[in-house]
Amino acid sequence: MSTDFPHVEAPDADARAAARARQGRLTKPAGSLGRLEELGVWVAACQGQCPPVPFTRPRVVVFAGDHGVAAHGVSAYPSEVTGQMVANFVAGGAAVNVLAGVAGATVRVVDLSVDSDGAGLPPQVTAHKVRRSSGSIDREDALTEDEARAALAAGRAIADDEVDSGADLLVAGDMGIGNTTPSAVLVAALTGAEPVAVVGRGTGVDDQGWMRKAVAVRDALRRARRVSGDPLALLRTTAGADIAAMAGFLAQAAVRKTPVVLDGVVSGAAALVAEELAPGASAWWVAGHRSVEPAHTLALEQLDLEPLLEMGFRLGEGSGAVAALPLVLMATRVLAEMATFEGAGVSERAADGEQAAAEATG
Ligand SMILES: Cc1cc2ncn([C@H]3O[C@H](COP(=O)(O)O)[C@@H](O)[C@H]3O)c2cc1C
Ligand SMILES: O=C(O)c1cccnc1
Repeated sequence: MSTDFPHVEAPDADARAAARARQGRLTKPAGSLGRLEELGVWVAACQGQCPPVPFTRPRVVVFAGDHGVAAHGVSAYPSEVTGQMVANFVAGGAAVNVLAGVAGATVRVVDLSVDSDGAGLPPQVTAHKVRRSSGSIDREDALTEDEARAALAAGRAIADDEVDSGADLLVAGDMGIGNTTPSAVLVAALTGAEPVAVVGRGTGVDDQGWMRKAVAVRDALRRARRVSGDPLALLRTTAGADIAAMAGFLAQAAVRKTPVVLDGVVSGAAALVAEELAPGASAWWVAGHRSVEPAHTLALEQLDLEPLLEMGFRLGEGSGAVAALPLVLMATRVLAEMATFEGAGVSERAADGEQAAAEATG
């Protein structure tokens, strides 16, 4: 099944080299800001300029959808929470709204497949709705082929819309009771891991819930493995409209050369699929945090991404990515605003030998 993503260009190598060199000229011992330095270099490469310019419009898009598999006891919470939380995002009361407010980002929520009629929601929230809930992936396909294509296209259109409206840094968040189950299946299908290695406790299922989830993941994975070489078929069989849209969004952000901070296991699973859809896209992503969910670590390893934070988050919504956002903003401004040794008249590192000579003479 063709999905025709255009070629993803790599972030700019010249800007990357210039940023590395500039880090060495700023008024600090070389390498002393640790990973913040490499993060700033990545930003410069993504922006194609050194020094990079501070971000002006970081944007979080929360992809909401229900999952039929939630009816089989794989979550600690009932499906109706998804729609209730969509209203909460719109009202500004969810965790990610508060975190984004602190980090200087704005939040948009999009209903791809919430099991509600969307009554009372602003029309832009439901404009991309594909269906009500997705199929129960342990026994049926999540989506039809047309729905999978529509969801993927919706994610791409949302990324285009955000970039065209001035977003210069993107975060993909998730809201959907049961969504850690398809996420675990996608990660297992694309990394070769066994069900027990990918099943976590999500919202906090007890041991019996964990067993039910492991059985659902095992059954869904049997169907996923048959199509694991075909990313669109994988989204159709064992993802859902919300995750399919997120995959399209992450791939299109890379096509549009816009950096992304990834969140937890749901965005990690969508990212694995997006990298299959648009090879090279992962160069435009940084991992905000490491979620408690075991499948997330497997996804990050496969994507070769080292998370910035490890805070024990297991929420989703984009919360872990937004928590890491201040580090990305700081890394950018360090490169943009710190003085150089030359500019500030600060003496540089002594040449090798001079140090020893200075010590010897006291
Ligand atoms: C009130 C509430 C707010 C949330 N915000 C994100 N999630 C997260 O938890 C769910 C995934 O976990 P599981 O697969 O165990 O259902 C998703 O809705 C995810 O976005 C929430 C869950 C709840 C209950
Ligand atoms: O890792 C995540 O993003 C996550 C974990 C638990 C529940 N919802 C999301």
